[in-house]
Formats: sequence, C-alpha cells, structure tokens
Amino acid sequence: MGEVDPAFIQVVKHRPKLAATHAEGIPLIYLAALAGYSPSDSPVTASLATFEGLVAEMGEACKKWERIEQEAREFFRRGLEEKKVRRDERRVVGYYEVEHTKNMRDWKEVFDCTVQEPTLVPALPEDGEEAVTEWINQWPEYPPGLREACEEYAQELEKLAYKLMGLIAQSLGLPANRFDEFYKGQTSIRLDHHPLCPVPHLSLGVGRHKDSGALTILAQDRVEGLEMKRKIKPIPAAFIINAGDIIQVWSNETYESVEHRVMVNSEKEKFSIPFFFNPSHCTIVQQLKELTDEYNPPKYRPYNWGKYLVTRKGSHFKKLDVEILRIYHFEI
Ligand SMILES: O=C(O)CCC(=O)C(=O)O
Ligand SMILES: [Fe+2]
Repeated sequence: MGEVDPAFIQVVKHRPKLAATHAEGIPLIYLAALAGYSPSDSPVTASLATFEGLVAEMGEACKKWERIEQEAREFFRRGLEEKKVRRDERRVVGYYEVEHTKNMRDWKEVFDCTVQEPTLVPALPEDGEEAVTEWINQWPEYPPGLREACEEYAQELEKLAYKLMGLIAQSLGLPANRFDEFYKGQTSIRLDHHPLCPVPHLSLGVGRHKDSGALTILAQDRVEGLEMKRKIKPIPAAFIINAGDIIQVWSNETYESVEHRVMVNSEKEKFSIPFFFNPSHCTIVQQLKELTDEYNPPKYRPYNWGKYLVTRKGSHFKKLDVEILRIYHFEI
C-alpha cells in the first residue's frame, strides 16, 4: 500500500487503543459438546434438536473455511497485476484496495463475490427509479481454486445461515421458517486482508460500522483486531455471528446490530472472511407485524433493502461530502 496516505489517518476520537482489554462474556456456543447428544434423552428436545443440525453444519463449514482461507492467502499474495479483477462503481464485485468506511480509508484489500449468479439489484439512481441491474462475479486466473472454494463455502454457510435465522425466529416466538420468504438471493462473501500497517495506532483495518444486512457469519484467523466495544479474542473454529441492521428492524430492536471495527497490526497481517446473509433486493424492510402492537409500535419507517444496499456500496468507493445513509435515518 506504499507510504501512509493521510486518507488512512483516523480522527483522534476514533483511533484504536492498542492496549485494549478483551471482552468478557461474549456468548460462546460449544456445538461440539452437543455432538453425541440424542434428542430423545431430555425434555428440551425441540431446541436441542435444532442445535444437533447445527453441529453437522458447523463441522462441514469449518472444513470449507480452511480451504477458502488458504485460497484467499494465495490470492492476496499475488501482485496487483494478477489481481486485476477490479471492482468499480458499476461492477461492484471483485478486487478492491481503496475502500472507505464512514469516509475514512480502511487498511485492507478485499475480494467480493456474490453467492447467487447473477445477483439482481436496483441500478444506480442515474439509470432510473425502477431500473434493475445484475452483479456478475469476476474470477481471477490465480489461484485457480479460488472460485470453487468460494462456491463450496457459500453452499455450507448458506445452510448454516438458514439454521441460525430459524433459531433467531424461534427466539422471537415466531415459526422457524418466518424469515425464509425474504431470501431469494442477496448473499455475498468477502475475503478481507489487512496487511502489516506501520501506523496501527492511527488507522483501522475496517472503520467503526454496523453491518447493514441481516446476518453476518464472520470467520477470522488467529490474529487479534476485531473489536465490538472491546477486543474479541479469536477462537479457532469459532464463527462470530453478528445480527445486522435488518434483524434490528425486523425484531423492532429486540436484537441490536452491534457496532464493530478492526484494528491492524505492524507485525502480523490479518485475514477474515465475512459471509453476508441478506434478503432479496426487493424486500421492504420493516418490523414483523407479529412483533409490534399498540404498546410496542414500529420504531422504523419501511425501506427498500436493494436501494439501501446500492447507496451504501456507493459510499465505499470514495470519500463523500455527505453523511452516509444509516438506518437511524428511518427511525420514527
Ligand atoms: O475484516 C474483518 O474482520 C471484519 C469485516 C467487517 O466487519 C465487515 O466487512 O463488515
Ligand atoms: Fe462488519
């Protein structure tokens, strides 16, 4: 990334605290402990039966994670010339190294691909109010296994994501399949590489943000850096499950989308792979009617997810002079 560009330097109040302590009490679900469990053994059959399914999904997902991480390392190791599957404002999937979060440049390079091919989204505003466009993946020549690794990972993670959405629905007193109707394809995988940074006290790998989609399943390597108010210790074979803004709205704030950011490091590069499980672009995001009543009225105005996503994506390409679209703009 060359010498340090001032675009990377965070304002004082958002600079990382290198000596931050680890967060305690982040709930950790030991699925392995349930692996030998037989659902008929106990009265708590229903919920544990759901966990049983999760155990199998997790095992498969972890195997695929090992492979995709290797391919990601291989891809990022190559020079810019070989990573030429570059993204731009129209073709938003592919390689990119100058992404901004909240108008500050992140210390990272990324490779994005969508799970459904093609993924349909609203076109840019200048193309007309109703216009729809397709995001089509771009695959690099090297490493040749990257495409297959992403496709296999997507298949496993999608199964896991449906299971988790089912559990979230049940935790809200809803049928497990309550969210399924929204999912006809909007999911994406990102490979994140945070190279060594000479100024880790001044810059961030990813600036503070909340994930705007529904659910993020984040796989991170063993290098520390992820912070959710406090530092999250990386745990081998553990995914970080993040509820995004959409779950916050669907649940009328029973679930909160958590702000997070990534610190970088001058000694160890960091790799992570978020899987963004999002509804179809035509979804109107609003509180589920079963979860609102006169005592708990909707807290947000409905919004079109596809348009929101495309507007947010646009803000990642360059520093803008306007405030970035956020869900609080839809608060009632
Ligand atoms: O790179 C990471 O570890 C986290 C990435 C992240 O939070 C995001 O892309 O939304
Ligand atoms: Fe995030």
